Amino acid sequence: MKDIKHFINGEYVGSASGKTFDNVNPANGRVLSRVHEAGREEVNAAVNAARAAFNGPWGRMTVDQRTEILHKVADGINARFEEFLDAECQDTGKPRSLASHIDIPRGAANFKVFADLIKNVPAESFEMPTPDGTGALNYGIRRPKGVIGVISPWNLPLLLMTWKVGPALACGNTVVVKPSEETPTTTALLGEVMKAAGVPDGVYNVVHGFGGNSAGAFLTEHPDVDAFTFTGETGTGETIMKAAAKGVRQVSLELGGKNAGIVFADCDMDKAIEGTLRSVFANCGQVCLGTERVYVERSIFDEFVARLKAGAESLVIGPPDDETSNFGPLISLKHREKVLSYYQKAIDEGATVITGGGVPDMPAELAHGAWVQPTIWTGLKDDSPVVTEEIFGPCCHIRPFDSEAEAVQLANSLPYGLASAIWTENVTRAHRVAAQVEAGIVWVNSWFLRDLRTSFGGSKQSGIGREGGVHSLEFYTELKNICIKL
Ligand SMILES: NC(=O)c1ccc[n+]([C@@H]2O[C@H](COP(=O)([O-])OP(=O)(O)OC[C@H]3O[C@@H](n4cnc5c(N)ncnc54)[C@H](O)[C@@H]3O)[C@@H](O)[C@H]2O)c1
Ligand SMILES: O=C/C=C/C=C(\O)C(=O)O
Repeated sequence: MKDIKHFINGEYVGSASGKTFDNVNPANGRVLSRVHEAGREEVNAAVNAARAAFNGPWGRMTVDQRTEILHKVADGINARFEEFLDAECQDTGKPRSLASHIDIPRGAANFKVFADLIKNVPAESFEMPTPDGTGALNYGIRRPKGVIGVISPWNLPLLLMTWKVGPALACGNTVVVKPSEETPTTTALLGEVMKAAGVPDGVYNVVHGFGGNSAGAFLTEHPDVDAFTFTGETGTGETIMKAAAKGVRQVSLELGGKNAGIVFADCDMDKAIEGTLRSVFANCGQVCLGTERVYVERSIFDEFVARLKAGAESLVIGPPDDETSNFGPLISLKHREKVLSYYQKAIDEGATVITGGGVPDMPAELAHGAWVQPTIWTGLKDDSPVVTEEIFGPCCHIRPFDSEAEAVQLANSLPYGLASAIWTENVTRAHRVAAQVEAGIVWVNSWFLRDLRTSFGGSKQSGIGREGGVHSLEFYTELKNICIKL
């Protein structure tokens, strides 16, 4: 059985405690590997290595030297594309067609984009008058923050981890990454790529383990980490924020959501159906930006529901290596329990189950996988937990609305504010509604269309701060003002 070890100071090392846990393939329930669980000892070693590399070779490199190496990291991911793809698909069960188009290419792009960006961002400067008439010049310079703790989730493991590591390293920081316990493999594999690309030892460190009372907590409690960047559940974000408060460390939090899609009668129905199908069911509904609440103008409600049902029923459920499959399992049987509890709650609360609602029949070799049916409901009250809480599964509730104002009010009615998708061909309405929806990211007539130069993050309980483009550079650097009296 393959062992997955920590990557500390350029070497793969096991845990001193000997503690390991199983990494399971959620498509068939088979154990893929044995993962070492970090104790405080390994987390200390990783943070110390990161500090030494920050004070040493990485910190002393020019921006050109650093960015050249980061381009090699991106090239290294692409050169081992199939290995990354296999690892990601086995850890998550997601279709190869999805991971080969989104997860792995974005893993490489996250290094290239930020390596290029760091070289092209101007600094601010202000001339000022002084009483003696000679004046003064203020200018800003950016310096890396230091050692960054990166804590990432399981839904898009390589993509979401490199989304943080790429800009952190481009800015000259060093990192200690704690990937999700569900999906350790690509984060571990990236250590080999880093080494081969010439990233100095200690710049990229990985410790494996769980959250509370394990590697995640040990990392956030470590006093020598300068800032934390986290993607995951809102409740975990709160815990991390508390830990980061000790020592007044900065946090960037990309958290949960309960995103609304708003479909107006003046939409292009084909586009709205195609986009909503993706936003509800892609990655088995395990995308933070995904839609779980769909509000549809009453005059097209019945047609929309019928067409979304037909689309959901045409999804091909199957394992990653089945090339026809476009719908994989959930991440784990534990997560399936949570999703199925909402499926049951919907029935208990009198929902009309338009399609799905249970577990699909799967062949014997997949019977132990975390499969669920794509599911659509109508008829629930606005305050049902199925409509107000993040399920993170392949499901949505569809509700009719009668006016634009009502649609906006419904979309804004929850404490989350990550993303929204608006479907209308009326350009004035698109601008008007997009400006009113309380969310960090609004798509009009599209979904998950990403330009990495744009801001990314959530409002309300969906997060703190923005990453993406210059916003990432802002988080991963300290801006210093230098005032020169002339
Ligand atoms: N806003 C975004 O950009 C975004 C993107 C993807 C996922 N998400 C959210 O992530 C969630 C799904 O991911 P998940 O279930 O892995 O999230 P999670 O919060 O359970 O875990 C995320 C990471 O935090 C670690 N962790 C857990 N408890 C911790 C603790 N006490 N201290 C330190 N680390 C701890 C976990 O081990 C894991 O590595 C959903 O809520 C989803 O909406 C948000
Ligand atoms: O599941 C959440 C998806 C997040 C996507 C990104 O962070 C991104 O595209 O940069």
